[in-house]
Amino acid sequence: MAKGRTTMEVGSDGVAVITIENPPVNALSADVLFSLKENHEQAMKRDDVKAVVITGARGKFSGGADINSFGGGKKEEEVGAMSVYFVADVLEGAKKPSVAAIDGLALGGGLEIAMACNSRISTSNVQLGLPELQLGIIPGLGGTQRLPRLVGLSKGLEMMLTSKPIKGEEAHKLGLVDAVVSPAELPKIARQWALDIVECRKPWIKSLYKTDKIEPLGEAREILKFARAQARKQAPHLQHPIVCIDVIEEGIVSGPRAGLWKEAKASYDLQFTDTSKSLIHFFFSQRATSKVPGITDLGLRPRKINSVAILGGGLMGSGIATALILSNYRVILKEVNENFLQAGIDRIKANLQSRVKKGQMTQENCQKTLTHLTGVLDYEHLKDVDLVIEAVIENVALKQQIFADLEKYCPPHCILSSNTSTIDFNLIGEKTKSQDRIIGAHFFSPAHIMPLLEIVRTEKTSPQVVVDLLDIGKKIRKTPIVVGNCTGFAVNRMFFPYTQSALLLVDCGLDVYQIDRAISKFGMPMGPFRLADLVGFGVAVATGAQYLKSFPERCYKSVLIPTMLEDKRAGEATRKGFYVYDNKRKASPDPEIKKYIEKARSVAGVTADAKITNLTDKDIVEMVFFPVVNEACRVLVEGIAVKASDLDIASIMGMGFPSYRGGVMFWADSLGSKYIYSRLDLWSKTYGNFYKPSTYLAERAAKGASLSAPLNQTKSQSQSRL
Ligand SMILES: C[C@H](O)CC(=O)SCCNC(=O)CCNC(=O)[C@H](O)C(C)(C)COP(=O)(O)OP(=O)(O)OC[C@H]1O[C@@H](n2cnc3c(N)ncnc32)[C@H](O)[C@@H]1OP(=O)(O)O
Repeated sequence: MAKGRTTMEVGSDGVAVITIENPPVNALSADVLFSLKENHEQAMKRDDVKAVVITGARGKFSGGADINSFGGGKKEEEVGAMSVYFVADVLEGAKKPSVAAIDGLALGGGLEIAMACNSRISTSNVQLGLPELQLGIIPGLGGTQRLPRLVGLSKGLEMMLTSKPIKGEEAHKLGLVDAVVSPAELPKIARQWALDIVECRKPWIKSLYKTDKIEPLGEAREILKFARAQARKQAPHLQHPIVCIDVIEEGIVSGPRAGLWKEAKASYDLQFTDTSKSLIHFFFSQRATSKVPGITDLGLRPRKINSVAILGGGLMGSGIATALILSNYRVILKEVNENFLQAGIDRIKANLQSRVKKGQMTQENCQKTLTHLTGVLDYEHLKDVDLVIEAVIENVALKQQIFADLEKYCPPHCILSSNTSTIDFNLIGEKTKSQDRIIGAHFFSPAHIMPLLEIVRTEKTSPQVVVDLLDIGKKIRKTPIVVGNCTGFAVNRMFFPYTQSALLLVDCGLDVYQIDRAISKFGMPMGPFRLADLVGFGVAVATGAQYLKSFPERCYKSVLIPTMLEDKRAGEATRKGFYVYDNKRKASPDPEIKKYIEKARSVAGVTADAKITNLTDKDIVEMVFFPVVNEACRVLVEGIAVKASDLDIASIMGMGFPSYRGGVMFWADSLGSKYIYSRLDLWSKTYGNFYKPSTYLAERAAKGASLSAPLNQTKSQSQSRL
């Protein structure tokens, strides 16, 4: 069956309207492109057609090439045929003009087709962009050549390198679209525009050959040089941003046609890279998190949530409140006294002001957003709320009392959630009869910025409540993952061994800063010790204690952090942790930490292991991350995570694992379960149970099976490669 098509209707005015139809986002599958080519050919042949309008069905122009089809299909000799022979020669070079009528979105290949039309008319609330780089590839239908020629080199580079789309008005100012009109007027105005081109009342432009927006060669080279330096600094591990800049340069130096050919070849080759495969896995995994078997397949519709109460205006509560009011939810912030309440409201105001400062919102909008917030001191005000998110300190008795009170004061349909990162939900709800509406809403700090939301269900949480929370997560622009109830849920379960393995390596003789450097080089935003400083040692000790209580058999008990705490070194907040911090919070290594390390080693009774000081960066990465993989396997087999790709998302969005490695499980599978098992097994013999491979990992390794394959599918890796 064909995957998408285009339709063509010819009006009595002589305009052929070609509509892209491939729900949900009108992706440009091979079938769509073939059909577009055929219909365009027809339009060129027909005497009753004077001009063409290209548009998309159901208010969306096109979301770009069909990402499902990457990495296959095309033969090498066909590379460039679509871009050069169809898009440039046939569509842009046609004897009859074409106009793109753009509503909703024109992304990637969608915008590239639109840029090859002789004019573009869009609506205001449209997304226009070339986000290919976020998939590890570069534009492949002429985007690297046409975008800079329409909007200028600097802006074109910015749009491609950041993958960020722009809206109609900005696109109009930049020259990417020629007019911005209402959705209702779009078809009529686009038709008339096309006829005006025929009648020479509007210019007939081929954007590939525009030169007015491109700087003279010397200046252009300087801009490209700067862009290269920036790209190397921001993403030192990634090659494709540099390839994109090289391709743009080719067009400027040797002419746009040479640029098209270089682009076609590079975009074809990049599809097969590990980076692209990982980023595409990330793209689909992110969308798959909201598909939860046994929950989202029951036909339940999310209920409308009008008003949300947040209990506690501390760092987490105020961040959560900020995220909610930013998405226009009515929020009631409850605190225990006037001082705490005012402090909470001030934090929320500061969060919004920081957006104003960064130019992400206007002062007027900030004031309007604050009108969604009300501060209260007692439960009486919670009688109409649809959702409560408790974000008070981690104290079981206090939370039990709060939930009992909530049951009394809130309406019976109200969802009762907690932002706890460790406490068992069955315990929290023990004093209520409302277990079916109790759920975890675990945000990550800062809650208004971090993109992940862990939704924690117990065996008693009703599917409706999970569906409601998934919907809220999406509305506040978080990626929600649904997890089971246990100490640390998914993200913190994976974080514990990450920190612990780093501490074990230091106890055994490895340098703190060498570990941080190796882990940063691997692609984490910072190493485990810099992170411990940022989070604060108090939190590290408290969560470590929880982990020790729940999983004593596989805990590595280092006393390094408690030893430093005794000396009031508690991390960045005290300006001293593993690093020392200056007035601008710049971190520098501190030779003094040696004395704490020696003390911790003597308490632990370990002596530095000579072998360990010879570890390479690769060894360090493996010794830090394989225990994370091991724990992720346990989280999966215990049913805490629904599927392995959810753990990939949890690791990328909750831990900062590099997205271009696809997430912790995807990365592990790229190395193979056998290899990971053999390394852990070996280390467990020297360093103890902390490294002991889990049963799941051992089983998968014995079968040579991938770790991510669903639990009932354990075909061996060698078999599946056949
Ligand atoms: C040759 C060219 O240069 C190469 C290219 O064009 S590469 C592709 C460039 N385009 C992109 O990167 C756009 C990717 N898509 C997106 O950013 C977003 O999906 C969007 C802004 C289009 C829509 O967002 P939103 O409304 O939130 O819906 P979202 O849930 O993301 O997507 C809806 C569905 O469309 C699918 N989809 C979106 N874009 C797709 C694409 N380009 N190809 C295939 N499927 C796509 C999603 O996987 C999802 O499927 P599902 O319902 O089965 O999970």
